[in-house]
Amino acid sequence: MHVRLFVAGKPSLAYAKTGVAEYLKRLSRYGNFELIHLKAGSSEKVSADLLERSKGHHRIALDERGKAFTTEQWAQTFETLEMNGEVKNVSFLIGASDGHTEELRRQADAIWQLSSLTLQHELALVVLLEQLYRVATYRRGEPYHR
Ligand SMILES: C[S@@+](CC[C@H](N)C(=O)[O-])C[C@H]1O[C@@H](n2cnc3c(N)ncnc32)[C@H](O)[C@@H]1O
Repeated sequence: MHVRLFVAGKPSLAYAKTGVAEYLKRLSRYGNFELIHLKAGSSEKVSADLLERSKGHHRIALDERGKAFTTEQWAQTFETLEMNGEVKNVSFLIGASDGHTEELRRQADAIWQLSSLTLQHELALVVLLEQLYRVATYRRGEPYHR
C-alpha cells in the first residue's frame, strides 16, 4: 500500500521539520510513505487540491472533530485495508488553517482526529507520522509501541 500524507504550505517550524524528517526516516523501513506539500491557501482551494491529488485513493481526512481511535484500532484499520486488495493508495489529508470544506468531508472515506485539541498543521503532521510509526512497529510486534 502506498501511503501519502498531504499537507498544505511549506514547512516553517524548525522543531516540526526535525520531527518530520526523523519519522519519515524511521518509516522508510516499514513501507511506502510519501509526504506531499501543497500550496497554502483558502480552505476552498486547499480542499479542492487535496481532493484532486487524492482521486481514487482511500481518503482519511484529519480533523479535530473526527472519530477518535486508539493506536490499536489504527493498526486494525490498516490490516483491514491491506487485506482488501482493492485499496492500493491511502491518502491522509491535513487541511488549511481554516480546515476542510464540507465537500471534502463528504468525499472522505473516513475522518479521524489525533486529539480533540486544535493543532497547528505541522504539529498535526508530526503526530500523524509518529502514530504511523507506532502502528508499523506494533504490527511487526516490535517493542516501540508500548
Ligand atoms: C489549524 S488546523 C485547522 C483548524 C480549523 N479551525 C478547523 O476548523 O478545522 C489545520 C489542519 O490541521 C489538522 N489538525 C489540527 N488539529 C487536529 C487534530 N486534533 N486532529 C486531527 N487533525 C488535526 C487538520 O487537518 C486541520 O484541517
